[in-house]
Amino acid sequence: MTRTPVNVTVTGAAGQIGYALLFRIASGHLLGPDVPVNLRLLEIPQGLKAAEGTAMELDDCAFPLLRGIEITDDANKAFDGANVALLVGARPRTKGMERGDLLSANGGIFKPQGKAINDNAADDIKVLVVGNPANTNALIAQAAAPDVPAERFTAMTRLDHNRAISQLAAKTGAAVSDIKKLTIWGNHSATQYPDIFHAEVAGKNAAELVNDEAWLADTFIPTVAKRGAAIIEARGASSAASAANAAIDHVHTWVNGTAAGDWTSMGIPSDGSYGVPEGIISSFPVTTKDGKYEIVQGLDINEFSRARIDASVKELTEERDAVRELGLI
Ligand SMILES: NC(=O)C1=CN([C@@H]2O[C@H](COP(=O)(O)OP(=O)(O)OC[C@H]3O[C@@H](n4cnc5c(N)ncnc54)[C@H](O)[C@@H]3O)[C@@H](O)[C@H]2O)C=CC1
Ligand SMILES: O=C([O-])CC(=O)C(=O)O
Repeated sequence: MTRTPVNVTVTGAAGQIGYALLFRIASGHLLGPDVPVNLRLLEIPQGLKAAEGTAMELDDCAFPLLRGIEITDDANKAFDGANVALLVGARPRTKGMERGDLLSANGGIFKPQGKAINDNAADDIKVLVVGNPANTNALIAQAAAPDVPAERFTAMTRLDHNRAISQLAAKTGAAVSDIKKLTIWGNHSATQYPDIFHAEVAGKNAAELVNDEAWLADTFIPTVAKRGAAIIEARGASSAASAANAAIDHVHTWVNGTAAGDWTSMGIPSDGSYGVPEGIISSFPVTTKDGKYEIVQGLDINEFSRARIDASVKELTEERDAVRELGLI
């Protein structure tokens, strides 16, 4: 039986993450090896020509699962019938720009895109916001889409999750596949909290195995939280292939489920769990099944973790208040 193609919309398609992302979507890594896709690429007018070049390359790969590519600068067209939307295009922070300016510039992108999703997307739309500040951009888009269930708007902290797994594997000499139940809490920013207190390394509790709170506080957490800046410093450009890989992982896990005995991290609208104010888009430990996610409940949060979760959540509530004042939500 031939399956109906899934419509996947990617914004900022001509950017560096877009270039690393589109080929993997088209080859089946986003949704699965038997799921055909239609790609819809949204760009600003100046980005259309480069997006067309990428589309030519996609054609040249002759991907069996790729059923069509449409390129547009019209958000209503780009999200028409979209089942999955990857919101990558954003306004980067430039020199001298205050946080308020950045939030306001991104409001000009994510508010209309949220409305276009509201008015045009398929009923089962799932949205992942990658463009920074990802959590608050997701909140802006969600607020502009009142007819879409709020939980369909998510923000990417999977890159942080993957970075933390890699650092913990290196520290313990374990294989990355031996690391389970790691959690990123809070914002995709330097305040995020990568939590290993419930993580397992080959079945053993990670925090007990490491048994080194100084390493945790002074090396592990800052290395993970500031990894984006370290990549920019080393590469002269921000993370692109690893960000695209994390976007693939995020959606793949959301659609296809977490493995038994493991969970992942996603930025999702808080339901008030773990004292995180309802409504803000914060990263939590989640399990996924049948295209839905659930926050892992009942974890014991020690003082070390509590202070760090609270600090990141405070930043998120401040961002929410700032975009509220700007009339963006
Ligand atoms: N959540 C996360 O873990 C990560 C987030 N990021 C963020 O992802 C975003 C994209 O990164 P790159 O691809 O490296 O940037 P880039 O600058 O290479 O590409 C961005 C693209 O978005 C397009 N764009 C701008 N406004 C648009 C709009 N209104 N509609 C459609 N397209 C639009 C631009 O023309 C450009 O082609 C940035 O905000 C970056 O900070 C990057 C790495 C990790
Ligand atoms: O800071 C950036 O633009 C890139 C980013 O989010 C990351 O690498 O985590």
